[in-house]
Amino acid sequence: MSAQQIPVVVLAGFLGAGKTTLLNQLLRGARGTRIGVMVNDFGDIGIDAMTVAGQVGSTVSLGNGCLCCAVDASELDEYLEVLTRPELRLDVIVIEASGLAEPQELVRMVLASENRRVVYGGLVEVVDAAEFAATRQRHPETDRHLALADLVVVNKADRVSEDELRAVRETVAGLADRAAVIEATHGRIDPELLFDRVVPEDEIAGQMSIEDVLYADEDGHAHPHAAYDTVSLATAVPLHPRRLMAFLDSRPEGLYRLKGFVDFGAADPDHRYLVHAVGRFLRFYPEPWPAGEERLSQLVLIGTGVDAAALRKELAGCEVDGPADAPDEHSMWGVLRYVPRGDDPQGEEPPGEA
Ligand SMILES: Nc1nc2c(ncn2[C@@H]2O[C@H](COP(=O)(O)OP(=O)(O)OP(=O)(O)O)[C@@H](O)[C@H]2O)c(=O)[nH]1
Repeated sequence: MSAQQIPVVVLAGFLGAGKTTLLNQLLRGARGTRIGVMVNDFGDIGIDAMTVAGQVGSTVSLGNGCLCCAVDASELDEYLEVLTRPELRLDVIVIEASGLAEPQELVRMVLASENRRVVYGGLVEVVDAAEFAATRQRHPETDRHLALADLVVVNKADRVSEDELRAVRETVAGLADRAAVIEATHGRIDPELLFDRVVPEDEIAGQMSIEDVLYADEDGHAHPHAAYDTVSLATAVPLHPRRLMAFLDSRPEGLYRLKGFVDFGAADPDHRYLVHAVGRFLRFYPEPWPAGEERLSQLVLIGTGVDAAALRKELAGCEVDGPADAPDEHSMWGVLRYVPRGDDPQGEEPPGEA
């Protein structure tokens, strides 16, 4: 995504699953990341969390109205218009869907947004591990919601036995189409799963910030245990557009996010391609190579239950293998399908996307 684009994450789940708890957790752990939220009920967002996250107060209060009643996409755009004002410098926007909302409506509205400063950041479904079976019985639409999710958080892991938790996870994985599935207690997930966290200087230096100390777990760990895998690639060898597209088209289940820059070498020597994928959503954003910049492809892949070694091998297989393998501009077709057009900021929706 280009530097100005702010990911918009839709947070959904049935009543009491733990959406607000998760959101509060994100706000507490924000440390430098500026999060804008749209909620149904302002009162649910703890004031302490707001203070820690800083300067989001005015944006949260926007959510006083029930956003999920806003079936008209133009209303969402009005909220987004305010939240994307450059002076707010937000890094991510989270929309908490009301417990009874149809999440696909919100996802569609985000995808249809004419706001060029936002990009779809994924649908996160929170489920209550202890109530999962009962919820499915009461709300058969749960299965449909899970099938649309990009990331499923199986929350309240503390309320069930290990065997029960495994059973819920397996059922969820079966229902969710390709989504990454993670377990959580009190909504504690690593923010890195949802967006690029802005890492403050002191953290880079390996020191604990005040928030680290305040919000450390009982065992002193400030961060949730990394329940996901990260695979990085940095190579000076250009990637072949056809092979990269073949890889992306068949990206494995559980691969939740992918971001970075790609050098397609001779296929387009003038541009590097920013790539942003979340769940099934995929976009490329070409931009001229900055003068003097080393021609590197740099990718970071984040997911759960993925085979990191296999991913690395597949990515290595995308590298151009000598002059005979060099791509030309025709090889770019597959990539260009995912470049948003000027008149359509979010781009064409390839089949299968929400
Ligand atoms: N034991 C336990 N309780 C949790 C956990 N996560 C959330 N809760 C509790 O579950 C209740 C519901 O959590 P919320 O975060 O308000 O759930 P929600 O999905 O936002 O609920 P609605 O806004 O009503 O849709 C609260 O009392 C939380 O404290 C968890 O992991 N374990």
